[in-house]
Amino acid sequence: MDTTLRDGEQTSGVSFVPHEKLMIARLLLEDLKVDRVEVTSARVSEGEFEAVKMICDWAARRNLLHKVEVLGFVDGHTSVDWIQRTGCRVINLLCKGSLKHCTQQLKKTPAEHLADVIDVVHYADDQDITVNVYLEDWSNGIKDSPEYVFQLMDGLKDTSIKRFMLPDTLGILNPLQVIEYMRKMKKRYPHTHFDFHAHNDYDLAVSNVLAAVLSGVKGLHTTINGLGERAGNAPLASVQAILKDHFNAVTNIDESRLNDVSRVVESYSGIMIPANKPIVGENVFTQVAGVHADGDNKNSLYCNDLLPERFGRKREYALGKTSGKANIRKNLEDLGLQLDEDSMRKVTERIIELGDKKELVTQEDLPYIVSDVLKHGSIGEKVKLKSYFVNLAHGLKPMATLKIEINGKEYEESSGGDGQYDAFVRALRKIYKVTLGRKFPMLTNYAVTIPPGGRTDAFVQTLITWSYDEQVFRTRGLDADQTEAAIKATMKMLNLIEDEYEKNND
Ligand SMILES: CC(=O)SCCNC(=O)CCNC(=O)[C@H](O)C(C)(C)COP(=O)(O)OP(=O)(O)OC[C@H]1O[C@@H](n2cnc3c(N)ncnc32)[C@H](O)[C@@H]1OP(=O)(O)O
Repeated sequence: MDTTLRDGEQTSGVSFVPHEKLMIARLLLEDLKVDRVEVTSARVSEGEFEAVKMICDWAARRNLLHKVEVLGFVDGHTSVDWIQRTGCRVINLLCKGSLKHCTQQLKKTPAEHLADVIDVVHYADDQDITVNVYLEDWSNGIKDSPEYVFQLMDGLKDTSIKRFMLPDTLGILNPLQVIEYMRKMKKRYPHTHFDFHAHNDYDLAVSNVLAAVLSGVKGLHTTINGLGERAGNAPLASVQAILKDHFNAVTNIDESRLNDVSRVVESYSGIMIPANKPIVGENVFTQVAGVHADGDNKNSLYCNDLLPERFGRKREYALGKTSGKANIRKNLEDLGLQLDEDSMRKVTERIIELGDKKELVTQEDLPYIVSDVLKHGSIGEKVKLKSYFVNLAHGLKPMATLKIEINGKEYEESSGGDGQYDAFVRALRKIYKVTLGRKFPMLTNYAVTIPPGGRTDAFVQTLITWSYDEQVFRTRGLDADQTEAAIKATMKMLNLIEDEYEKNND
C-alpha cells in the first residue's frame, strides 16, 4: 500500500493540490500498479475533500475504487460520513495501539476505546465501507503494554475488519525486534492479515520492512522517495528491488516506471531526491573510478543485479580526476567520437587536471576539451557570439541585442523578454526560427549553483537542460555573472545542435 499521498504529505513543507494528488494517484495505480493507495486523512480540509472526490471519481471509472483508502479517526460517525461523501469505500481507522496513547491522548480506558472503535466499525459496515485498522504506536504498545494490544485485538478480531495495520509510528524498532514482535502477533492471530508500516528515524525502515516480510506480514506500506512524517517511510523503489532480487518475490509493480514517478513526486513535493538515493538518485548508476569503467568494458565486472535499464535508466561514466582512459572512452563512444592513443592520453591528462581543480566535467564538455587539447578547431566554433548587449532597468522590459556567426555568416537580432536571459534566448530563437527557418531547442531545466569547492565565491555555474529532436543536452557555463554564465552554456548548446543539424541534413 502506497501512502505517499497521506503519510508522504506529512513531510514537513509538502502540500499537494488536488490535481497533483489525482495525477500521483493515477501514476501509482495505473503506471506503477501498486495494489492500494492511501490518499489522505479524513476531515483535514475542503481541498483534501475535493482531491479524494476527484481520485474516487476517476478510480470508479477505471474499476479501481476498491484500491483507494482514507485514514479516519475514532470519532463516531464523522470520519465515516466524510469518507462516504467523497465516494471512497475504504477507511483505515486510526485506533490506539499503545496503552499510553489510549489513556493519555484520548483519555479513555482500554474498554471505552474498544467500544468506540467497535461503534465506528459497525457504522462503517452499515454504510458498506471496508474497514482496516491502524494500531497507532503499536511498536511501543507491544513492547511496553502487550496485554493492552492483545485486549484490543481480542476485542476486534471477530468484527468485519479486513486488515490490521501495525505501525512503528516513531521508527523505534530494529529488524530483530520486528521479527520478535511480529511473530508474537502471528502466533496469537495466525489467520489475521497484518500490514506493516515502517518509519525511518534510525535509517532502518527498509530493513524493518524486510524483517516484517520474513515474519509473514502480508502487506507493506511504502512511499515514493521515502517521503513521510519526520525521517519518512520506506521508499517503494528500494523495497521493490529487494523483494525481487533478494526474496524472488513477485509483486505487481512495474519497476520500469519507478524513476519517472519518483521525478514527478520530487517535482510536486519540492523535496529533492538525494543524488545517492538507491534506484532513483541521479548518481547511483554512474561509475566514477577508472578501474570500474575498465572492468565494465571487459565483462560488465562492476555491474550488479540493479541494472539501470530495469528502471528506465542508463549507466554513466563520470569524468574527473579519478577517470582513467576507460571512462573517457565510454563517454567519447556515446558522442560518436574516437581518438588515437596519444590524443587519448592528452585528453585524460586535461580531465584529471580539471578534476583536481574541482571543476565539474560533463559529457557535453568533452568535445570542447577534445577540441581545446587537440587544437581541433572545428568543434565548438561553428556558432560564435560576436557581440551582444542586454539591459536591466527598473520599470522597463529587459532587452537584448546580439550578433552571432553561424558557419561564417553573421546574423543580428533584438528582442524583449521577461528577464535579460529570456530576452537573449528570444533574440536567438528569432534568428533560428524566423530568419533561418530552423528548429530551436526547448529549454527544459535551468539550474544555478555555486561551483563545488567554494574557492570562487564570485562565480556562479549555470547548468541548462535542452531538448532537441528527442535528444537531451545539458550544457554548463561558468562566470561571475549569472546571465553571462547562462549565455556561455547556451553557446555550447548551439554548437552541439549545429553538429546534429549537419548530421541530419547531410
Ligand atoms: C500515525 C499518523 O501519522 S496519524 C496521522 C493522522 N492524520 C492527521 O493528523 C492529519 C492531519 N490532521 C488534521 O488535519 C487535524 O489534526 C484533524 C482535522 C484530524 C483534527 O483537528 P483538531 O480537531 O483541530 O484536533 P487536533 O489536531 O488538535 O488533534 C487532537 C485531537 O485529536 C484526538 N485524537 C488523536 N488521535 C485520535 C484518534 N485516533 N481518533 C480520534 N481522535 C483522536 C486527540 O485526542 C485530540 O482530541 P481533543 O482535542 O479532544 O483532546
